[in-house]
Amino acid sequence: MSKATHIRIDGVNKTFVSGRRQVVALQDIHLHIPHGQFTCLLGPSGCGKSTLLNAVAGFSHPSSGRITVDGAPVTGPGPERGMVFQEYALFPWMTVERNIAFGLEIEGQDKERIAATVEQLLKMLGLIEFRSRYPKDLSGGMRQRVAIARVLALDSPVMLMDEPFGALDALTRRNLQDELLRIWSETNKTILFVTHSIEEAIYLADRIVVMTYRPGTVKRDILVDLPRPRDPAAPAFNDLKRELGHLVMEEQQRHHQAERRMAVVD
Ligand SMILES: Nc1ncnc2c1ncn2[C@@H]1O[C@H](COP(=O)(O)OP(=O)(O)OP(=O)(O)O)[C@@H](O)[C@H]1O
Repeated sequence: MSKATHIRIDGVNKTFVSGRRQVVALQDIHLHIPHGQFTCLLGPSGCGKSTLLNAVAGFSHPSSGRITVDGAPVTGPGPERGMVFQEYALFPWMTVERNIAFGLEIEGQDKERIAATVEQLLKMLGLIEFRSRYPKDLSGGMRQRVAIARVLALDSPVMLMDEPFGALDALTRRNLQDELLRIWSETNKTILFVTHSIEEAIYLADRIVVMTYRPGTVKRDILVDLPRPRDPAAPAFNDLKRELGHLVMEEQQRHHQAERRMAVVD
């Protein structure tokens, strides 16, 4: 069982400089994500969702501000934070089970313990029959299951997920969303999940943080108290979908306006 882990993001700013252009990707972000919360970062392309997630992961550093996990400042990647990307970051030369075991082997765990963990994860994610296959012989959905299993193998109390289901068809996506919710309820992990799908955010999250387009700020921070399993056809689901639709659309329009301005400048 993972230990209780919370994330604090205090006054985080991030500016990218490329040539003469400066892009303020994040501006004055404050978020406290308590232990076990499933939080979605929602917003159109370019509003800084990945930048914020990468900063929490420790892959890139904020220009200013502070991020802590359980009070410890994030200075780089760490084992208490597992990351799942949209593109299945698997080793193509390893079978499914070797891919899942890899991180544990690096940690130097003993063989029996690794085998037991891998077995449990193969079962949990419906991968038993695929254990000896290579990633190229799997569907997108199966590859993403393996990517999730790899992160779960390390038992990080925090899971950071960057549009993990973005490349999947609707049915596979719903299937994996359900599996993720099951795993989350069984493991009590703290999840920070990036998506630009409003429906996905409402289906999954305890809390939805809507971000603005450039500079990326917190536009709205909404607690979702709909009972689970959530029904996308329910009136309350649709009310929230409409509300979020307006918020995201405003930012989408700002994105389009900015693109048109840039086209004129260029
Ligand atoms: N390395 C970089 N150098 C310069 N600008 C960057 C860099 N990374 C991101 N940006 C800019 O920062 C802004 C935020 O980008 P980010 O990728 O975080 O947005 P996002 O909301 O995750 O979008 P998407 O859904 O398309 O991934 C964008 O305007 C992007 O062009």
